[in-house]
Amino acid sequence: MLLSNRHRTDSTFEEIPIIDLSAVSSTDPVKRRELADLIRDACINVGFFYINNHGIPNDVITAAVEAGKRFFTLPDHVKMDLDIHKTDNFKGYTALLGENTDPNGRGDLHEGFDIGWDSSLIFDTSSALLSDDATAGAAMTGTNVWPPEDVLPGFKEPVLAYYRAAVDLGRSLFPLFALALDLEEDFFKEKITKPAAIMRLLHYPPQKASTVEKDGSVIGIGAHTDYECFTILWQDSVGALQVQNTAGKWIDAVPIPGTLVVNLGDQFARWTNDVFKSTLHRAINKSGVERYSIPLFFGTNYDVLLEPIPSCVSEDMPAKYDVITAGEYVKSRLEATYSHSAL
Ligand SMILES: O=C(O)CCC(=O)C(=O)O
Ligand SMILES: [Fe+2]
Repeated sequence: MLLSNRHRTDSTFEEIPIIDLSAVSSTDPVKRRELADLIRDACINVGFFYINNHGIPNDVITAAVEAGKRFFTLPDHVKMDLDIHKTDNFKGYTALLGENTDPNGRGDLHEGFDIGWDSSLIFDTSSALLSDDATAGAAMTGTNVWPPEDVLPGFKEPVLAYYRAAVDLGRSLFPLFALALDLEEDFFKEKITKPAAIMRLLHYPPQKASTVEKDGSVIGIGAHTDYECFTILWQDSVGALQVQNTAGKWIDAVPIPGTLVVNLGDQFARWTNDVFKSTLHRAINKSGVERYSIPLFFGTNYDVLLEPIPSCVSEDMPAKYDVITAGEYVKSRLEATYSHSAL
C-alpha cells in the first residue's frame, strides 16, 4: 500500500509536533526506526516539526545570532555594498522589501544576509562541505561576500561555526528521512556530497497589527513554501511564524526554547509526489520588538534529478511533477523571488 495511505491522519493538524532527536546518531536500529516513524508522521501530516536535543551547542547559536544583530546595525551604504543583486550566486544582503516571497504581496518586511557553500572555505572532512570542486556547475555555490573585517570585526567566524553545525545536523537527518520513506538509509548519501545549503540571517522589524489588518500585502515574509528538501530554522523568542493547515487555518509556530524548527520544502514534495508535505508558511512580526531568525535551506547536489520515489506513486496517484534537476528548480525559484527588486 502507498506510504501516504498508511500514515495519513483523518483530520488536519492544530499543532506542530515536537520530536526528540537524542537518537539521531544512535546505531540501534530499533531506536532509529522509532525516530524515523515520528519523522514520517510529521512529514506526511504536517510538513513541520520542532526538534529538541538536536546537538548544536547553545553558545554556537548565540554567537551567530549576536553577530547577525551587529550586522543589521551597520549603515545602509555598507550593507548595500554587499547587495545580493551584485552577485550571480544569491549571496549577500537583501534590503527591507527587497524580496517578494508571495507573488501576491508587495515585498517582504525583513532584511537578510545570505551565505552558502563557499569553495574557499576549508571544511573538515566530517562536514558535508569539502573545499574542492565546489563550484562545478552550481549557481548556488561560489564565493560568499562578507563585510570588511575592520567595519564588522569577528563576524564571519561565529556565522560559519553555526553554518557548519547546522549543515552537519541536516546531513544527519537524511538517513532518517530515507527510513521514513521505506528506502535504504544511504539513499541520499551520494546526492548530498555537494549540497546546496544557503543560510540566511534574517531581521524582521515590528509592524502594527492594525496595518496588517488593513493591508496584508506587506508582511515579514509572505506566504510561501521553501524550495529545497528541508529547512532548519532557529527563531528567537518573539514569535511570528505561522503554518497553514489543510483547512486553510494559520497555526502559530510558537517559539519553544531549546528547539529548532524543521520544515519540508518542494524538493521533497516533488520527490515524494506530495506524500511529504511542503507546507505553506509566513511570518508576521506584530510583537512590537525586533525579531531575528536563521533558516538554513538544505538541498541536494545541483544535478540530482527529482524523480518520484516508488513508494509514492501508483495508478491512483500518478506522478504529478515533471522531472527536473534539484539545482535548476531552486535557481528558478530564487530568480523569481529576487526579480522583484532587480537592479
Ligand atoms: O523567519 C521565519 O520564521 C521563517 C523564514 C522563512 O520561512 C524563510 O526564510 O523561508
Ligand atoms: Fe520559508
